[in-house]
Amino acid sequence: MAELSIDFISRTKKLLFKDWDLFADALKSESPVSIRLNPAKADVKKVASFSSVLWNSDGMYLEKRPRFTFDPLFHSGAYYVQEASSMFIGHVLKQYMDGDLKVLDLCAAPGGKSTLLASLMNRNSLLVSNEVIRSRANILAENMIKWGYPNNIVTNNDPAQIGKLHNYFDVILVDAPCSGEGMFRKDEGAINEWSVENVKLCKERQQRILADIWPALKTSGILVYSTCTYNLEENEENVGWIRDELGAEVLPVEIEKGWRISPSFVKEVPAYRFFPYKTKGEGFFCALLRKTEEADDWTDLPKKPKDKGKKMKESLPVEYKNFLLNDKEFSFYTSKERWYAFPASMYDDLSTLRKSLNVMSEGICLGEFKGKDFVPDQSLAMSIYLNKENFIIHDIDWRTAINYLRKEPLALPDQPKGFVLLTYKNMPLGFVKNIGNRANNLYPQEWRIRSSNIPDEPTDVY
Ligand SMILES: C[S@@+](CC[C@H](N)C(=O)[O-])C[C@H]1O[C@@H](n2cnc3c(N)ncnc32)[C@H](O)[C@@H]1O
Repeated sequence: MAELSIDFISRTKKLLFKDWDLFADALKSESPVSIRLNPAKADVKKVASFSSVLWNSDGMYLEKRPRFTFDPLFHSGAYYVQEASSMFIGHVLKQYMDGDLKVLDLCAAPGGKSTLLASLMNRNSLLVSNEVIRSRANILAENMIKWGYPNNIVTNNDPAQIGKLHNYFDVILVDAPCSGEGMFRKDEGAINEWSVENVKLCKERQQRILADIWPALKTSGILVYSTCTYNLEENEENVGWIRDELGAEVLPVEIEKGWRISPSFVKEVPAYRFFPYKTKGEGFFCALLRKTEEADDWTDLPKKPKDKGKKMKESLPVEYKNFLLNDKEFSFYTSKERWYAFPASMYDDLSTLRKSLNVMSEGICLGEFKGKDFVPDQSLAMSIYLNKENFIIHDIDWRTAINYLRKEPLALPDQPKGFVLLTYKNMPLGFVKNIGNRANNLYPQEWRIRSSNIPDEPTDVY
C-alpha cells in the first residue's frame, strides 16, 4: 500500500482516537469481495450457501476475487460486483420508499447503487440514473441495460440542468464524488491524490451539486447523501449544511447492533458510518434527510430547441409486442427507426424528461426493421420482461459463450436459420442471426470482452 499522508493520519486519529491502530491494520488487510444478485434474474436459492451481507439479503461475499470478465453470468446481469458497505443504501431506502415514486440517482456511474435502487422500487416507479461525465454515462447505460429493468432512464446531464425540474422527484440519491478515503485499501491512486486542499475542494463541489439539485426534490421528499470518505467536512458538516442552508430534517434509520455500523461523529446529525475494522467492507458514510423547505412550482422547465422526433403510438405488429411478457403494461413507440417499449404508466414522464434532458437509454429497445427482418436488440435480450417462449433458444457452453461475448463469429449448424437467442446456464446473453454456414454475432461491439487472456477453465462465481 502507498504511504498515507501525515495530514490524513493526524486528522483521522483525531476522529478515531484509540481505534486508530485497528483502523490502520485493517487498511493493510485485503478488501473483501462481494456481489449483489439480481433478484429478477439470478437463482437466489442456488447461492444460499454463501456468506451474506448482513444489511442486504441479495448481497454475498466471495472467498476470493474471480476473473468476473470471464463469467458469462456477469455479462447477463445476473449479479453486480459491488462493495458491501454501499449496499446499505438499499436498507436505508427500504424504510422510506413506499408507493409509486420518481427517483433520481444523480451521480450514478458505473451503476452500483442504481442497480440496487432498480431492484428495490416497485414497477410503477421511475428511476432516472444520471451521470455527468459522458464516457462514464455510457458505462452506466450498459450496466443498467444488463440489469434489465424497464422503468429506467439513463441521462447525461449536469446537476443544474436536472435541478430545473422543480418539485419533481420523490427521492434523490447523491452519492457524491469525494476524496475517497474509504477506498484507500482498494485504490492506491486515492491515497496519492489525497490532500487537505482536495478535501476542501470536494466539500465545495458537493455543496454545489446539492444546491443545484435541491429544487428538483419535492417538499417532504427524501434525499440520501453518501460518500466513500471519512472526514467530517465532506460528511457530517455537509449534512448539517443541507439541513440548515437548504431546509431539511435529518432522519434516523433502524439498524441492528450486530451489523457494527458506527454512528455519526456529530450528535445532532444522525448518520451511518462504515469502517473496515468493524464491518466487512470499505469505508462509507450515509445520511438521510427529508426536505422541509417548500418546493417551488415547476415553472421554468427548459425546452430543447428541437424534439428528437419520436413518433408516438405508431402501431407495432402484435407478434413483436409479444416479445415481452405482460406487453399490455407497455407503450410502444419508434425513435430513429428503432422500436421501444416503456411502462405505460410512466410514459408521460418519459416524454417530459426527454424534452429537457439528454437521454442515453430508456426502457427496452426491442429492435428495428431491416429489410424483411425485425432485428432484435441487446436491450430486449437483457430485459427481465423478455418473453423467451417467442424465440429459438440455444444454450451454449462456457467457451462458446466467451467467444460470443468477444463478438467472434460462431457456427451453429444444428440450429434453425434466423434469429437465435443464446443463453448460458439458461440466462440470456444476446442474439445471433444464423445463416447456415455461420451465425452473425449481434452482440454490441462496444460491450465485447477485449481481453484475449482467456483462462483454460470456466470462471464460476456461483
Ligand atoms: C462515487 S461516484 C458514484 C458511484 C455510483 N453511485 C455507484 O454506486 O456505482 C461519483 C460520481 O459522480 C460523478 N461526478 C463527478 N463530478 C460531478 C459533478 N460535478 N456533478 C455530478 N456528478 C459528478 C463522477 O463522475 C462519478 O461517477
